[in-house]
Amino acid sequence: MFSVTVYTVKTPQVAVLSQVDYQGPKKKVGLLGGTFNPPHLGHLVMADQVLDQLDLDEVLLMPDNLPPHVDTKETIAAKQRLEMVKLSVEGNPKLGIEDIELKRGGVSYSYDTVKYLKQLHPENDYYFIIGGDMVEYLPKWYRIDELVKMIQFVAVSREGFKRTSKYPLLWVDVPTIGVSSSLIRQKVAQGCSIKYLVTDGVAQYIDKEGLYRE
Ligand SMILES: Nc1ncnc2c1ncn2[C@@H]1O[C@H](COP(=O)(O)OP(=O)(O)OP(=O)(O)O)[C@@H](O)[C@H]1O
Ligand SMILES: O=C(O)c1ccc[n+]([C@@H]2O[C@H](COP(=O)([O-])O)[C@@H](O)[C@H]2O)c1
Repeated sequence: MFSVTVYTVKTPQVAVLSQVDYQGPKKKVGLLGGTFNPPHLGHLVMADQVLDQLDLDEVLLMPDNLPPHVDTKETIAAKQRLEMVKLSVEGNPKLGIEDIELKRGGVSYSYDTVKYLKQLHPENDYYFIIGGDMVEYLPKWYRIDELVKMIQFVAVSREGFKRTSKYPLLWVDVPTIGVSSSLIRQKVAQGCSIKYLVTDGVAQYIDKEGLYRE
């Protein structure tokens, strides 16, 4: 059983639980971290396919605050990315949002996030979902050797990227979707259609907010 949990925030980054003793059935929760600038059909298909193929209870899309790698993407306000993620998962009770990285602020190291979430939700078994293009960068992730022992990584095959890694990944085959956030930004900037590449709600939001126009 889950006895009383008291946690105190030690630093803004990491909370420390004084007591974790959960022995009940665990919920299988996928975490799909990303910048979601903007979220697109590729994200939704991968979330749904992993959910189904690994029989997860839910998948949470988790917008990062500042992505850790040096390649800083042209960014928009976190509030706008969050709003578009909300619009994307609307209507699917098995998809949700984890906004912990936005609340924490700063650089979104997955190690800090996973450590915190596991302490906060001992009733969950987490799966960290990444695209096949991310796999080759895993060795550069902050405290990756510890992180891979803390959470099961799930890699989704992505066209043009190797399916090998020195880390214990679960690979899930997903129909190849050649959509990326950069492609969406580029199409909007060129005045091209993004219909069916993002949800209708996201397309309307991009239009209403005037995002990605040159
Ligand atoms: N079409 C896709 N197929 C498989 N994985 C994807 C796809 N698009 C994104 N991903 C994965 O989803 C996660 C979040 O991606 P992110 O929000 O950075 O979107 P992106 O489309 O890769 O963005 P950008 O084009 O700006 O680099 C990453 O692990 C990424 O590899
Ligand atoms: O912790 C790290 O060192 C690390 C390095 C690169 C990426 N990540 C996480 O991987 C997820 C996808 O990243 P991105 O850049 O494709 O949006 C997102 O949740 C990032 O926080 C994490």
